[in-house]
Amino acid sequence: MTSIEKKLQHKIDFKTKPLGALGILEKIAIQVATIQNTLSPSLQKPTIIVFAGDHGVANDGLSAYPQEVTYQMVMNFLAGGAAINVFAKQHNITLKIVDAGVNHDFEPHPNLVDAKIAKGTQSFLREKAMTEAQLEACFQQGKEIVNAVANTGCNVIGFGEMGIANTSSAAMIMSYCCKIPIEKCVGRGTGINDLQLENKIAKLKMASEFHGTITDPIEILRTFGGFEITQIVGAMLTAFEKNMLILVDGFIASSAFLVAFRIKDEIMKNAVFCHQSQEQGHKQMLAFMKADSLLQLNMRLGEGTGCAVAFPIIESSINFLNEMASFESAGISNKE
Ligand SMILES: O=C(O)c1ccc[n+]([C@@H]2O[C@H](COP(=O)([O-])O)[C@@H](O)[C@H]2O)c1
Ligand SMILES: Cc1cc2nc[nH]c2cc1C
Repeated sequence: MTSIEKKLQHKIDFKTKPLGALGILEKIAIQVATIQNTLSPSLQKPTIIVFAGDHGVANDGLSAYPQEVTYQMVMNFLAGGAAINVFAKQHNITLKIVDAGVNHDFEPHPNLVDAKIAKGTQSFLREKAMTEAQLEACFQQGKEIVNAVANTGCNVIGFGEMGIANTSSAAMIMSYCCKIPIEKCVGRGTGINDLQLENKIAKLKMASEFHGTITDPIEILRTFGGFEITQIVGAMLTAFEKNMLILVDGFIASSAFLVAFRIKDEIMKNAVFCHQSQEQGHKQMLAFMKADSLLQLNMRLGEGTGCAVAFPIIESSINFLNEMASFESAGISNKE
């Protein structure tokens, strides 16, 4: 234990509660306070950024929904009608939408960041999803977007995504980064049936055979990633440099974190895994990183919704640390 962790443990242990009685909330309080190197941490300007991008593989029958749902959902985010809008509003979280590479021309909108790399990636069933220049551009965009958010005073940032077929990208990234056979990484995504799942597994197995061994995490990302996933990797690495608390959402956002973790493993110190998605594969991906998730609500939506619903729990952790009385201040007898 570092000296700040010892001081925090001491502060927590003298709160008016049985030792350890706030469980995981105590762990989160220590994590956030240690990141901020203070006994009185705070959550400033919480922000969720939803990165949207289209995928070349969307036209290969890997999703239950057609590609145009990506841009239609971006319009929904901008109109305030999506689940993430509702939850972000409920918890006073600022929401930003990023066009990382959607196959649509959007009109300028005050809540839409134009970071479009191209109108979708190439299909990794036949070639690398993106060029080196596109990958670099994604990292640059992710960095600039987070720097701008950091300049607003934000110190807690969640990452969400939207992109039809991106569970296929995430499954490939997981399989390559964790060296786990692809069939254990593939799930039903938006809700494909048994036959579609068989087809998804067969196609992704073929992709593994086509591309062969790749070990460098950045090359894995370039081969299988989406523009939204890749921008999230750059964004998470920058959020770590800025010493922000990083809220990780479901399966796809976690696959971006996995790449960031392979690039810089200290990033784990700043991460909270908000929920375990229902997408098969997420549980094992989290286990690979030795990460525990805060919630398990059988959600599989993406958009950063897991970050938004977990946020009040993180707030409770900070509030008990800052506001609860101690045995001494409340005049309550401590245990013998
Ligand atoms: O966050 C998750 O764990 C999650 C699990 C399954 C599906 N999704 C969302 O559904 C879309 C991808 O599913 P699919 O079937 O098109 O690959 C994409 O827009 C994601 O945000 C998200
Ligand atoms: C409707 C819809 C909303 C979503 N939000 C994130 N992924 C999604 C996928 C679909 C299909």
